[in-house]
Amino acid sequence: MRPCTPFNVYNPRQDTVTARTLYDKLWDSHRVADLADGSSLLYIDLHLLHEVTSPQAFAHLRRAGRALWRSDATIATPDHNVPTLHRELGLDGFDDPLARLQVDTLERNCRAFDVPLFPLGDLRQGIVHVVGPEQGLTLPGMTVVCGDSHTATHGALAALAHGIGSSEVEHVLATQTLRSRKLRAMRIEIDGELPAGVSAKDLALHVIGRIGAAGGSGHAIEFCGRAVRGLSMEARMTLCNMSIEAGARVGLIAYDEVTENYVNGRTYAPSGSLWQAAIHQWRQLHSDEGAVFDRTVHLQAAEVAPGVTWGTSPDMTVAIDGRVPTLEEARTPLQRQDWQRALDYMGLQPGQAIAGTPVDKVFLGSCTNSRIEDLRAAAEILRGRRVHPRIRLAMAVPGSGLVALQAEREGLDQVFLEAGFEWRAPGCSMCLGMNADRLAPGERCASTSNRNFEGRQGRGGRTHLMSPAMAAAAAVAGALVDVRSL
Ligand SMILES: CC(C)[C@H](C(=O)O)[C@@H](O)C(=O)O
Ligand code: SF4
Repeated sequence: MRPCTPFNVYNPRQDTVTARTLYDKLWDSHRVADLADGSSLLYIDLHLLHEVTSPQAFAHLRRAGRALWRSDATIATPDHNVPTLHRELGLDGFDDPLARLQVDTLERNCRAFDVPLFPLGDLRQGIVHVVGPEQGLTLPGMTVVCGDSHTATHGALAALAHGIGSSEVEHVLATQTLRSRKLRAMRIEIDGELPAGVSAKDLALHVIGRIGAAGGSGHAIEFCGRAVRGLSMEARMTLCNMSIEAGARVGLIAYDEVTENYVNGRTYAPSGSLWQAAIHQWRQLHSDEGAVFDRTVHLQAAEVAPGVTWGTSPDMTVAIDGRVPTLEEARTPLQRQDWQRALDYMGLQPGQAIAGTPVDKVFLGSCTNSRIEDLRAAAEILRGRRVHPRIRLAMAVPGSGLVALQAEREGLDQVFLEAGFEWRAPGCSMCLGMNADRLAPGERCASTSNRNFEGRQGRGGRTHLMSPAMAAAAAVAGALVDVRSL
C-alpha cells in the first residue's frame, strides 16, 4: 500500500513530475484548493441534472437568492419517471402526479435559472448518462457530476465522473466546485480477449462477482488491459457504469483512439483548431508507466462467460451454464444468511441450474444497456424469431430519442415489434419502476439494467441482470438460456 499523497502527486515546486495514475491527473488538474479538514475543492466542468435530485437544490438557491455560477456548464433532461407510452401527450401523459410535478418543476427551474434543457418531446431527451456522451457534452479530461450514482458511466471517456447528493448538487450549482476527498486508486486489468458471444455486461458481472459488491469501496477503479482496450466506447460505458455496483464511485478507462473517434464530430465537442489543441492534451489521459495503485486485480477475459445474477445483489452472479450456490458454499455465516434470504426472495433452490428458470417479463434498457449497440445485439438474436408465449411483456426502451431514431433508421424497431416486443419512448423505465413500467409481485424479469435489489423493478419483483443478447435470448426461450445455444 502506498500513501496517496504527496508522493504520487504533481508538485509544482519540483521540476520533475512523478509517475501518476489517470485518476491523479484528473484530480490534480481540477484541484482548486486544499481544505483544512484534508478534503479538496475540485472544479466541476459539467453538471448533469435530472428531475429527481434537482428540485430541492433549486428551491434552496431560490430561498438564498443565489444565481448559478455557470449555467452553461449545466444541462438537464428528464429521465427517471417519464412515461414510456403516449409521449405525444406531454405532461398530460403522466398518471403519477408526483412524477408530473417533478418533470414540470425541472422545466420551470431550467427556464428560471437559464439552464439548457432537453425536454420531453425533444429528440435529444433521454437517460442523462446516455445523453452526455452522445452529445459530446462529456469530454475526456473533464470532471462530471450528477445527482445520480451511475454518473460513473462517463469515466469511460477518461473523465473523472461520479454521483453526488442533493446538497452537493446545490453546492455545484452555486459555486461550480465540489468538496471532495481523494479516493484510493485501484487497477483492474483484464488480459486476453473476450470469447465470442460475451459482452461488456458479462465482463461487468464477472468483475463484480469476483471482487464483490463492496470490493471497490473507497476506490476509483481504472479498467485496463487488452480486453478493455478492445471494447467499443459504448461497451466501455457499460463497464464503467457498473463500477458503482462493485462499490466504487468512479470507474475510468484511459483515452485512446477509440475515445478520440467516438468524440470527434459530436455536437458539443470542440472542432477545428480547438479540436487539435484538445486531442494534444487528451492524449496524456492515461496512467504513466510505473504509476502506483493501491490495489491491482488481474482477471482473464477467456474466463468470462455470459452471466446472469441469481440473487438480490449484483455480486450474486453466475455463468449461465452454472448453478445457484448451495448454502454450504457460503464463506461466512452472514453470507449464508444473505444467500438464504436472496434464494427465498428469488424463489430459487440452492444448487439448481440457473438456465431453464422461467421468465415473465423482459426489459431491454437502462443507462447500462440502452445504446444503439445494445439494441443491435438484441435485435440480432430476435431477427426472425418470436417472443415465447409465456412472456407477459417484453419491452425495448432506447436510451435517448437519438438512439431511438438511429434504431428506427436501421429498422431495428421493426425487428423488435415483429418479434413481439414493445418499442417504447426513452427513459429509465423499468430499471427502477418510478413510472408505470413495473413488475408485479413474484414476477421474474430478464433485465439489462444494473440493480437487482429487492423491489427494485416493482414490489416483490424478481430481477435477473444480464446482457442485451442474453435478455433477447430469454425472451425467445421464455426462460434463462445461454445465448450461444440458440
Ligand atoms: C434516483 C437516483 C438518485 C438513483 C441513483 O442515484 O442511482 C437512480 O438513478 C438509481 O439508479 O437508483
Ligand atoms: S437507468 Fe436506472 S440506473 Fe440508470 S440512472 Fe436511470 S434509474 Fe438510475
